[in-house]
This record gives sequence, structure tokens and C-alpha cells, in this order.
Amino acid sequence: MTRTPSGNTRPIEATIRTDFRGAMDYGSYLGLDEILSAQHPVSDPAHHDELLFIIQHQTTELWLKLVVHELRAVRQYLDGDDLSRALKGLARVKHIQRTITEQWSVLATLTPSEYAEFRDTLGQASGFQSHQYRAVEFLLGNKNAAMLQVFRDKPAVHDQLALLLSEPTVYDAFLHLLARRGHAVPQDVLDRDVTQAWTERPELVTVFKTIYEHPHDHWELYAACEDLVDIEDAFQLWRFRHLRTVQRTIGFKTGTGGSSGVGFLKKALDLTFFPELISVRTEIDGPLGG
Ligand code: HEM
Ligand SMILES: N[C@@H](CC(=O)c1ccccc1NC=O)C(=O)O
Repeated sequence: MTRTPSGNTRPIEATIRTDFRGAMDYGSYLGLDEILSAQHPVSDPAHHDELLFIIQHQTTELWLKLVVHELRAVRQYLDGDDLSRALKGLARVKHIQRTITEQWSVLATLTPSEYAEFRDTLGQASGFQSHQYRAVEFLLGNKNAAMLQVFRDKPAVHDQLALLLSEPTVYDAFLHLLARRGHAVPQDVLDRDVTQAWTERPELVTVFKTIYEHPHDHWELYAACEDLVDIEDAFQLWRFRHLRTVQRTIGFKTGTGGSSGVGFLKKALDLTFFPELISVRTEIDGPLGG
């Protein structure tokens, strides 16, 4: 037997379809004409590395679109007491987060010299104006009405984000589910003003302590808690990789979006989505109480 077919060529099979007149094909199904013609370098003449910069952002935004879609579904499943489907959605979100965090290594191949050659052409555009990123933050609990200001000239985006701001977060939905299952979630937590950023409630640490000390009695809730912690961790890892990429690319320059740059991004590392799920770790006692 020869190791490779003659000519090292794979003949196409007679049954393979090649005529797509009037039929849906790969490109039309995926809208490839639109996607692949949506890269518009602004440097003139186009800088070789600007395509990398654009595609890195576009792929992240595509994944963020799916994260928003999945987190909305997770919130709905939690509202409907369908915890196992919610868990499946959270697992998918985690894989997406891992993918978009790992892809920072591609952009890290952009040197400061290369970026400086086209940075000026980006004007005031900045990732700070990513509405899908804000949507994810809002869904996870980092509500901040001030973020809507950037979208004042884009009514559709503005209204979509304003709606998300006014809706309960994934965490709110989870806490309502816990309350329905008999856990002692304080009423004022259930009735909270959901337009506000979440702030820690020590009573919930007690609720989570029960779950973490008796995982076998609350297995799915326990799994959901750990998924939320994974998602918070993954979000912070994305922020950290962004920060480090920014630092190695523009050092301590101010940002095109008008912020102080690295110093501003660093402050986001102090934010937390599910503080009680972190605090509970301090409180978990073993059989001997320690
Ligand atoms: C060399 C590449 C990059 C540099 C130098 C950079 C720089 C910055 C800076 C300085 C800020 C602060 C806002 C400002 O004043 O502009 C920022 C914010 C942001 N960037 Fe980037 N960025 C880069 C790549 C990316 C990529 C690939 C994404 C993916 C979508 C992204 C998403 C964001 C987001 C979401 C924010 C807002 C973060 C927050 O509010 O905490 N950036 N970026
Ligand atoms: N804020 C960046 C510019 C930047 O990274 C950027 C520019 C246009 C569209 C998206 C961007 N990404 C992240 O902030 C800078 O200050 O260099």
C-alpha cells in the first residue's frame, strides 16, 4: 500500500454537490459576504498589522454576542427553575471566556512600534465604547448607569442597554431561585433596585455556607455557585490579559477613549460580581471546625 494517493491529491467524489444555483450554500448561510467585507482599515496606505487589530476585535465581539445570548437564556432558565439547563449555559459561557482570553496572545504579537504606526488613525475610538461588553457586565451585576452616556448618539444601542440596566442580573435570578427553594435570602435583597451595582450582603454568605458545607444535599446549587465563581475568575483573567497587552503595547499613554489608560483599567480588577461566593470560602469549616 502506498502511503499517499498518486499525485498527493484527493479527488472529489462524484456525489459532492457543486451546483448551488438557487440553493443555500456555505457562504450564504453564514453571511460570509458581509462578514468578510467588514474589515475596513483606516490607515492610508493600509498598515499591514491593522487587519490583525480589526479581526481580534471582531472575533471578540462575535463571541461576546454569544455570551450575551447565553446569559440571557441562563437568566430565563433560572427564572423557570430549570437549573440543569442554566448550568449547561454557564458551562458554554466559560468555554467562550477561555477562548477570548487565550486569543490575547495573537494581539500580543503586535509590537509597540507597529501599533504606533497606525494608532493615531483610530481617533477617539476605544473598546470602552463596546456595548456588548457592557451588556455582559450588566448581566453579571456590574451595573453602572454612567456607561450609557457613551451611547447617547446611538438610540437603539442606548435603549437596549438601558433595558438591561433595568432588568435583574443573572445573580438576582439565582438568588430568587434560592429563595424559592427555601434558602434564607433576605426580602430586601429580592426587592433590591436592580439598576444599582451589586454590593456584598453578609446574610448571603450564611446561605452559601450551608450549601458549601453540605454539597451533597444541594448538589446542583453547589455546582451553579462554582460555575459563577469560574465565570467571575475568567472575566478577571480577560481583564488582566487586556491590561497586560495594553501595557506592553502603549505603556502608560492615555487611552484613545480619553481615560488615563492602564491606571483606569487596573481599577476594574477590584470589581467583583459575586462577592459572597468569594467570602464564603473564608467561612467554610471542616469537620474539626478549622
Ligand atoms: C493593542 C490593543 C489595545 C489597546 C492598546 C487597548 C487600550 C485600551 C485602553 C487604554 C482602554 C481604556 C479606555 C480608553 O481610554 O481608551 C481600553 C478599554 C477597553 N478595551 Fe481595549 N485596548 C486594546 C485592545 C482591545 C481589544 C482587542 C478589545 C476587545 C474587544 C478591547 C476591549 C476593551 C474594552 C471592553 C474596554 C473597556 C474596559 C473597561 O471599561 O474597563 N481592547 N482599551
Ligand atoms: N484604546 C486604545 C485604542 C484601541 O484599542 C481601540 C481602538 C479602536 C477600537 C477598539 C480599540 N480597542 C480597545 O480599546 C488606545 O488607547 O490605543
